[in-house]
Amino acid sequence: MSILSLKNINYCYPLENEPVIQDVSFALEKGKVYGVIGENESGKTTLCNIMRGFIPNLYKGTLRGEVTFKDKSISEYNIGELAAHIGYSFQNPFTQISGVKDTVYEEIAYGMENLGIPRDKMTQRVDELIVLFQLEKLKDQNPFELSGGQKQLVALASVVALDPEIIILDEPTSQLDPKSTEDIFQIVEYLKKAGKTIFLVEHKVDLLAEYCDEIFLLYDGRLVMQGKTAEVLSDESILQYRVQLPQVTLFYLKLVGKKGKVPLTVAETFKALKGSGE
Ligand SMILES: Nc1ncnc2c1ncn2[C@@H]1O[C@H](COP(=O)(O)OP(=O)(O)OP(=O)(O)O)[C@@H](O)[C@H]1O
Repeated sequence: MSILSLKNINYCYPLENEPVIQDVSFALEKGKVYGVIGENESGKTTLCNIMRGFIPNLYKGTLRGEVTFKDKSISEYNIGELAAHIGYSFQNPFTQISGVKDTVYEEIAYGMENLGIPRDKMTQRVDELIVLFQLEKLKDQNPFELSGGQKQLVALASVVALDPEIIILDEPTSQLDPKSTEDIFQIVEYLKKAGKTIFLVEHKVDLLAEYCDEIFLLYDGRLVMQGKTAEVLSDESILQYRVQLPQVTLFYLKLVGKKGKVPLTVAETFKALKGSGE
């Protein structure tokens, strides 16, 4: 069942003549993880802003088409109300830190406070998130004194705290080291198991290959490819859109060619090569 859908979306920023999103349509199903790839400036962040209702509420310009959340146009929800349904972790975590809370612990609780969630429920939830995001050592620190990567984790924890049905993550690992990046993907897996729908903008295709159900490929504001992860990320034709295939997939295609099911992960490659006798 579709939880959020976009139909024939076109968008032009104010005072610009060229649309940056062109005729994009798709439907997200509950409980699935969608990986979104595309070269710089292909329109990924703009698309996130449209899905969250920031366009046209905060950014003006010309938006055509229809965004529907649970069978109702998102224009019928107010922007604050949508925050409880559609979480959005921004590409730059600095802009997400509230600036009014002195500790990481309070920062994570802040959104819940605004929604009027009872104190005991709020404390229990923050405690859980501190453990899930491994923020135990940072919980009493000022959010502004954290590194970029730590801010990114806190910003994401604050979004998850509101328990939204859809979570949009715009390059959530851009400032994280490899171990913390893996941790974020584990959290994505955990959120998927909890029934959340995840829209994950990310350049690291090796990890998308392991964790996503479907991949969307944007190029010049158009959705040029959309499908099951195994189909999109094994298709060499995506290289023309300036994105990569997983490293192991490239290796396999060079060694064996497009025979049988093309592997996307280390485990799949190992199995495929053992089977082929290479
Ligand atoms: N506020 C704005 N006003 C005018 N044009 C904008 C604005 N924000 C983005 N753009 C333009 O819209 C296009 C898409 O940008 P967007 O940030 O959505 O792409 P992206 O795929 O998220 O890029 P990146 O990977 O670099 O973050 C770009 O050409 C960009 O210059």
